[in-house]
Amino acid sequence: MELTGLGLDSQLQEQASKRCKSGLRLARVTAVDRGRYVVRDEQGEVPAELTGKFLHTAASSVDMPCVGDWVYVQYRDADMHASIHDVVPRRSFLRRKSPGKNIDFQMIAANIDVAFIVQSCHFDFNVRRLERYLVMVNEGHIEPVLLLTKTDLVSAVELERMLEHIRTAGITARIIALSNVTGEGVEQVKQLMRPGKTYCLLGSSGVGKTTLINQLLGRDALETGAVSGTGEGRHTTTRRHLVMLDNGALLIDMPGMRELGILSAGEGLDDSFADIKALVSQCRFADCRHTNEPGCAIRKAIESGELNAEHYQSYLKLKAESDFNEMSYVDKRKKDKAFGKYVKSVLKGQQK
Ligand SMILES: Nc1nc2c(ncn2[C@@H]2O[C@H](COP(=O)(O)OP(=O)(O)OP(=O)(O)O)[C@@H](O)[C@H]2O)c(=O)[nH]1
Ligand SMILES: [Zn+2]
Repeated sequence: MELTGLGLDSQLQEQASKRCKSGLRLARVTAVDRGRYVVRDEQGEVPAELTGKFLHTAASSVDMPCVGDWVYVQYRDADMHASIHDVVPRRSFLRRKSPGKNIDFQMIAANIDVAFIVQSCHFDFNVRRLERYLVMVNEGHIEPVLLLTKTDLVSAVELERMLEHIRTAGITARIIALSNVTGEGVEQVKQLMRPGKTYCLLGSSGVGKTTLINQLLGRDALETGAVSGTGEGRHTTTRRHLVMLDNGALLIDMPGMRELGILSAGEGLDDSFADIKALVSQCRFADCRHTNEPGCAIRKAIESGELNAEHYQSYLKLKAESDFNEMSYVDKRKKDKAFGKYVKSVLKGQQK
């Protein structure tokens, strides 16, 4: 198999050819487990670890390899093991805020082409949550596709209303409605998945992700098994997180990645709320707060019904959250009184 089958594009290949002259080879990270890695190239998968030099130069956890990363490796022990020397810059990424009080990011996966954002028509449906996922996916330069599952549990009219609701909110991503029970729409998802492209599924618990993945993997689900490797007296067993479907499409699925908590940068926010951004640029005053300034395009649009008030509210909420993350990103001034106050007020606003 060529590396393109593992998702390597021509640009990356060219960039890599220089480095590879110095004895390093390219491989893709398929599993990560507490500092132990599994990498895959056209020959297959082997356990790998980071070189000491890499560990010393890595500035933060974000620089550490994650599933989906392309890495420069050196094979040893007759190609049974690999040392990871460097990470190739990521084309796209999924990240989330680290748990706990510290404002820090955790890389979840890299080089994903399409994220399926999954919601159930039945109980889970929530446009605001959809927007959160969209922000995160846009920010990571990943293309979103929405999957509405369990269509067998709602009427055609109800489904239509949900689709309408999504469009009214200004969301333009492709939507596939499906049922894992009747099979409706599942083929559409399969058709969309291309060989050598990388996908992932995001969404709350119970919406049907596992059921869908099993259908996508088909009966030949061997790829989901564990990789085992022995070396220097130790035995490692790591569950694969990046698997290849029968048709050659790549799927990243790992514990904890499906439900993403909080969002981050403003860039992704703007992509998801392009309509609001356009309106803001039409306000008479550049620093318009859209409260009672004359010539405010936002207020006018809400009054005329052109802009959905709910959509605007969710934008404000997400923006406050996002500003908060951006701010903490740069700063170590948590002791600063004003900053502490700001954090408190934002956190309070979030709980509403
Ligand atoms: N009626 C109906 N039930 C479904 C459908 N898809 C999944 N289910 C059921 O919904 C339940 C949850 O499905 P899962 O596939 O486990 O959901 P999940 O998103 O993987 O949830 P986690 O494993 O908790 O992340 C199971 O009982 C499935 O049988 C569907 O399209 N229609
Ligand atoms: Zn305004």
